[in-house]
Amino acid sequence: MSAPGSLRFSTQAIAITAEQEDIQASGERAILIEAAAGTAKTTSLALRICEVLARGATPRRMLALTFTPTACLALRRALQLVAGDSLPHKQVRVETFDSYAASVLRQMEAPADGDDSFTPARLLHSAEQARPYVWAAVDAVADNPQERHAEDLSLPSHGAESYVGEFLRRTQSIKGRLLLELNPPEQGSDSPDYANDELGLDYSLLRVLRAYEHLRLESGYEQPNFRMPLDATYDLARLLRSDSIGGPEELPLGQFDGIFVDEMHDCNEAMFTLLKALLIQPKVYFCAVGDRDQVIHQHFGADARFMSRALDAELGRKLQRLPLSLSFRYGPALAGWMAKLAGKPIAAQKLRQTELLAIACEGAGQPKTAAAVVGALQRWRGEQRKDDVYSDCAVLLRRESQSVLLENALHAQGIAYQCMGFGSYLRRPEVLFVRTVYAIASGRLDTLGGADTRRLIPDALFEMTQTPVLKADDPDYQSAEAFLREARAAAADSEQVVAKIFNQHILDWAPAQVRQRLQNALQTVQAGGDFAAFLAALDMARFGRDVFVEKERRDELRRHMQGLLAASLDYAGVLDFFKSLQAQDEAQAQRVAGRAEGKVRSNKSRPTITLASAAHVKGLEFEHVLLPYLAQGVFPDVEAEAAGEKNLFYVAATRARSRLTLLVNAERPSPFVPPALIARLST
Ligand SMILES: Nc1ncnc2c1ncn2[C@@H]1O[C@H](COP(=O)(O)OP(=O)(O)OP(=O)(O)O)[C@@H](O)[C@H]1O
Repeated sequence: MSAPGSLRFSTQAIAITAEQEDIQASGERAILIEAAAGTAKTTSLALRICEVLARGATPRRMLALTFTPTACLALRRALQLVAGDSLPHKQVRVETFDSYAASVLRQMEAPADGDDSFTPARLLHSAEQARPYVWAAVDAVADNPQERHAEDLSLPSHGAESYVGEFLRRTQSIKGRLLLELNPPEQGSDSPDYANDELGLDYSLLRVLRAYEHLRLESGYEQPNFRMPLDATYDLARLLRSDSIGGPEELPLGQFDGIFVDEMHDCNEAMFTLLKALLIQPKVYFCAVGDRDQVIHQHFGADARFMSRALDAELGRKLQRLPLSLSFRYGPALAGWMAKLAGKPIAAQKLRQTELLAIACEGAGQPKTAAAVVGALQRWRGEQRKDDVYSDCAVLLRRESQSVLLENALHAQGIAYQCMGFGSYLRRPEVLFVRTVYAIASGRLDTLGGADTRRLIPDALFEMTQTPVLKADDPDYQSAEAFLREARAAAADSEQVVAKIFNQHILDWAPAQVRQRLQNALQTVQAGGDFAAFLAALDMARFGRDVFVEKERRDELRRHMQGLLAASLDYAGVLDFFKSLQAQDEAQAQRVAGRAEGKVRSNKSRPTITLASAAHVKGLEFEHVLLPYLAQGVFPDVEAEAAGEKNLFYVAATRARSRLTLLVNAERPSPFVPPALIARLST
């Protein structure tokens, strides 16, 4: 491009700064911007994309890559903000690395004309779906007569509780780092020494991983049996590293004139391998932005090395490094605190102010955190004096399960909320399951929820009870999916269908010990037992162990049950609570129907608060951010790696524009909260 001062693209939306102009107009082909949160990295990347477009680039030959769908959303919003309808920016491909990799692999996997035997890779979305493959891999290792180090193997006994979750978690990082591909042993020479010394891995884990990958890729990279999220990135990176291809040109990677990366700090070795292949043509424009203090995906192998000086050598390009010095999002007080936390200079626009409030919770005479959150939101609403204020508020959580009591409190006050990055606990399968069984046991089908909730119930019933969806020889349905599709639609239409599925299908075909517990629970209610007795008869902890493979997920189930019990105390009983949820469903359905018929003037939905895990809002911002449960041991989480926790807190706090409210456990405050704020704690 040409020298600064000769911009082809200009925006009316913001007055761009000299630093932004330098980025937009730079004559260099490869640029890297490392700057703090809120300093306009994404906006400046959007300006650069628009400048390249304004100079005549074909939008479809521009590819912008990120790690998460939220980061894609943030970049799309920034493009829309700066360009509006003045450029065809919607045709620019904005994708996650994984969806881009999947699209390349799909082209390679497409069947030859007339090949009827082709079955596309099964896409797995949860650890539960991967469970049979993991155990098959363990069996394959145990039964391998050619194993040369059998005495060094320590394999889990079949069904061992935490094995599958732990295996999948650890292998994500091995794959993200391409650990096996970067340190390949001689063919067939896996050994305990190689595993320990070269890879830093346990030998048994290495052997099971090899067996699992063999199951996944039996017929070669081109025809995998199944893929988990991020496996597409891994498979494509592995292919690019292998000797089986002469070079990246042999793969259908696409022809691009511009490659742009937002949140470069999330890059891992597998993503970097793709990036390098895309940048093989020296003429391709490249611009990447990131902030190494926002690395929160270490468990996928994210590596700040890809932001460092070493990147030039690794890419074989001289990168121009350009600064962005001031936060546009938050003011000097928050910038000062974040600078101390991150240990680097962070400055902010002087005119911008972000109010820092700290509220004491959970101690004697202090409110519970959930009540304090509701109070802080209501106060904000009172101060703003306009209707739509809640849509710009976000409550950011260290972990999703913290939503339970907050959801109860918001629901009780009639404050609408939306969950981002996770589903409301009230729609999780275990909650829908107990709600359904309790409604049936009590003869109160009217508490099952509106059509949208009832549509989810058949899947929840089958998943939780591990009941086969089809009898092997059922002539009416071609597949379990076809049956479920029909069941969902019928359940949405009528609550009687839900009862029928439960009585005629689940109670008949569930595994014997599940049927027994269901019968116990039904009898408990018929004998006058309350909701707590009903849950005890069901033995929900056992459902957790049988259904979910990750410890975290089982703990979550326990908290969800506690949440239901707590909510039931605020109402005359849990059925009243369920009934109130039903009323909310119906009100929402009416609003949607009213909008469809044009009866509601605004096309905005009812303003809702965003409830999100902090990790899911990276790249976004809100006028008012609330951070609850700031307690020692909770945030930072004692079991998590310290640097990742600090980065996560930095990400969460820097989402705020006008106000950041901290809900602090006054007796055990989080060490992230500075002493000056603790001294000013209010109730
Ligand atoms: N020149 C400008 N004038 C005013 N506001 C601006 C300008 N440039 C960007 N902004 C605004 O600053 C805010 C932060 O920008 P942006 O989201 O691009 O920051 P970021 O560095 O990508 O943040 P993060 O690291 O948190 O993802 C946004 O509201 C954006 O619209």
